[in-house]
Amino acid sequence: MHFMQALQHAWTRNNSLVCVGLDPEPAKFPAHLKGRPDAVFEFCCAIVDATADLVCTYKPQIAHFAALRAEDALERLIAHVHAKHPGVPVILDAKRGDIGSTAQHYVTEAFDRYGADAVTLNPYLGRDSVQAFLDRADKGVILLCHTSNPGAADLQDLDVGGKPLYQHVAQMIARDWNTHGNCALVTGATWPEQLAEVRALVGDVPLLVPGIGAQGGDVEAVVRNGRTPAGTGLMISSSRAILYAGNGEDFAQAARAATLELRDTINRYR
Ligand SMILES: O=C(O)c1cc(=O)[nH]c(=O)n1[C@@H]1O[C@H](COP(=O)(O)O)[C@@H](O)[C@H]1O
Repeated sequence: MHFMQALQHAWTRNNSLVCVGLDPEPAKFPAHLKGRPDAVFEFCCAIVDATADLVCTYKPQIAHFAALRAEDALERLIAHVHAKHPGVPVILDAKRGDIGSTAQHYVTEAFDRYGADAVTLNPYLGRDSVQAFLDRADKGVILLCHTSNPGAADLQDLDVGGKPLYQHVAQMIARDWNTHGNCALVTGATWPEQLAEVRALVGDVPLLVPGIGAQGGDVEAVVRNGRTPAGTGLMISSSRAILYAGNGEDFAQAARAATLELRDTINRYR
């Protein structure tokens, strides 16, 4: 199934705009998992199995696996989501971007090696750097627009002919790059006014919104500023606040409770 269709179905089926970010940090794992040879995979699978009916997407962050030499666990984790929880799409958070000939290898990495349904990309190298991804009409292409970090304004807010760069990027992607309807944009929860500006510019294009939870973004402002008229259009992502909600043997149940609370808080403002 195409990423955008799967996302629409998951929004409805699970009545959820929550994206759980899978950012394993073994130092924060519960004691009974520490030191186990396949701890990264076991930890992430337990989180997935405890939350799959409460989310619209999962978003594993590739550096968290690569730094641990756990790419194999990432491959198996994505296969696990597809096998056990079909219909919940997986976004590979890789933030790739390179010249076209190299980008083709990143396409193979994300979609053939890892089997992801969507990938995050940096669009600031220009259209040719993401064209090979755009051509995959069945896959989601999620492009950084206004990121959640404090330094986002250093470059993304620069004036380019009467408007900030991130607005130009949002318009260009929604108007010119989204010919297959497979684009989404990243807009950080920590910048709610910019989120509203982006929503006003891009119609119903989905927005991936990290920055709530550990980074302190306000859920109400995100939903009110970012939802579409249908009350969807958002993948509101949280990693640490869910993954490490508990650190005992019941960590997965603690993650479930945190996910449920976030889903219900979001739904109050939709
Ligand atoms: O593309 C992303 O997912 C992303 C974009 C952005 O602007 N800010 C941002 O925090 N992220 C990612 O979202 C996750 C946020 O994690 P938490 O702050 O723990 O919820 C991390 O994996 C980041 O790499």
